[in-house]
Parts: sequence; structure tokens; C-alpha cells
Amino acid sequence: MRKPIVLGNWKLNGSTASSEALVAGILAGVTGLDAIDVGVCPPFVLIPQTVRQAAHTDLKVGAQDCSEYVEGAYTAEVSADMLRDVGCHHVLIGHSERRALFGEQNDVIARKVGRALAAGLMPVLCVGETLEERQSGHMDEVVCSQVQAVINEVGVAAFDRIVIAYEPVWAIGTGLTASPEQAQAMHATIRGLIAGQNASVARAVRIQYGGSVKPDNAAELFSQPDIDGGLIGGASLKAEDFMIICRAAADSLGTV
Ligand SMILES: O=C(CO)COP(=O)(O)O
Repeated sequence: MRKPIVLGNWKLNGSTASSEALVAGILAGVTGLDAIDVGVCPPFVLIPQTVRQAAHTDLKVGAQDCSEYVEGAYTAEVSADMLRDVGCHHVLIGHSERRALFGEQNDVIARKVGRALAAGLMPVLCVGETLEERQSGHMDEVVCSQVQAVINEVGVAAFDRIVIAYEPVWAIGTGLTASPEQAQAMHATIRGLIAGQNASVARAVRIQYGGSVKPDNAAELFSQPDIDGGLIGGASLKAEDFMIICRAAADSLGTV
């Protein structure tokens, strides 16, 4: 049985005051949820205060990106080692907004995953197709090539320390959720790709769904056999909504 994992991706939102209030709300609801992993990904500057606030609790704190470089003259970059040093547990890598708005390609993303693993962080590899890629029937090929690029860089065995987040680009922030069947089909495709290279890693690897997950659709998504929790954007900015989604993930353990 895979342990579901629900992470809040705050993106470019929050202040010291608003994030403190949000984390307080999450911490008030997180007890009793030890059957799942729960975490947040604040903007870089809010990570240290969030780590302090979450100390000695079950809430895991991570980042939204890391550098492909270790150190040196790379203005504005933040390394995986720095993230580990300030207490991060995980790091999102290859989010579709990084790919689309900041030009990140599969090779850069694969190197970042390698850096995160070397630093002792749990990389959350984000993959997903655009609407055009889905409509032209290329979605499996696109998503599999995004995963395979990382397998080629770090080896398939390393996926025992990596979480995959399938986030169809057309479902992010749009209110359009992939149907549970569409999401399940892609999760099974990703697991199948890995199974072809290492069956036991494929059985164990956790694959989250992301893209307009809300309190009213989380339970149905999480009840799919290959969906192991969610990566939550907008709904993770409200503690109450985020905790309803976390509870749906915990409840899903009874249904699959
Ligand atoms: O991009 C996402 C999480 O990384 C999903 O965002 P929304 O939940 O706002 O659609």
C-alpha cells in the first residue's frame, strides 16, 4: 500500500503574516492524519519561518524549485543544498509554469532532480501535457518523455526517493479538472513506463494528481487505484479547503 501524499504549492502568494496564519490553520487540522504525508511549498523567502512553525509537527516543508547548479556565480539561484540546510524536506521540479514561462526543458529538469537527490531532498517531478498535445493524441508520448528524461539522468532505482506529480497543463488554475478516468489512465501509463524498467519501483512510486483539485472533487480523484494524493494550488491557500482535501486522501485508503 502506497502512502498518499498531499502537498500545497503556494506559487507566488503570501506574506509573512498570511502564511503564518495559513500554517497555523493547517497545523490545527493535521493531527490524526498520520496515514498520509502532508506538506507545503512556500515561496523561498517564507521557507525558514514555515520550517520553524512546523518544527516537531507532521507537516513537511519544501520548495517550489531548486537550481541545477551547486554554487558560484549564478545570481538569484537557490541550490538544493541550501534548501536542505534551511530544513526543506522536498522540492517541486519541472512544474509546468517553470517549463512554459521560464523555458525549462527536460534536460535541465533532469539535472535539477539529480541535485535534489544528492542534497537529500525528495524531488517531486511535475509532468503534464498541454491541451494541444492532448487533443492531437500525443499526451502519453509527451508525459512519458518527460519522465524518461529523468530516468535517463538519475536511473530508475532512484524513483524510490522521487514522487511524480501528473498535472495536465490545461487543468491548472482553470477549474477544468481531468476526469478521474483521464487522470487514472495517465497515472497507469506512467506506472507502466516505470514497470517496464523496474517492476518493484513502479509498484512503490507515488504519483500525485494536480490541476484544479478542490474539496468537492478530491475524493473521487484519490479513489482511483494509481492516484496517490494530490499537488494542490489554489485550494491550498485556504487551510479549511486544504484540510478537507487531505482528509479525502486519508479516507481513500479505505477504498482501494
Ligand atoms: O499547479 C498546480 C499545483 O502545482 C495546480 O494548481 P491549481 O490547483 O490552482 O489548479
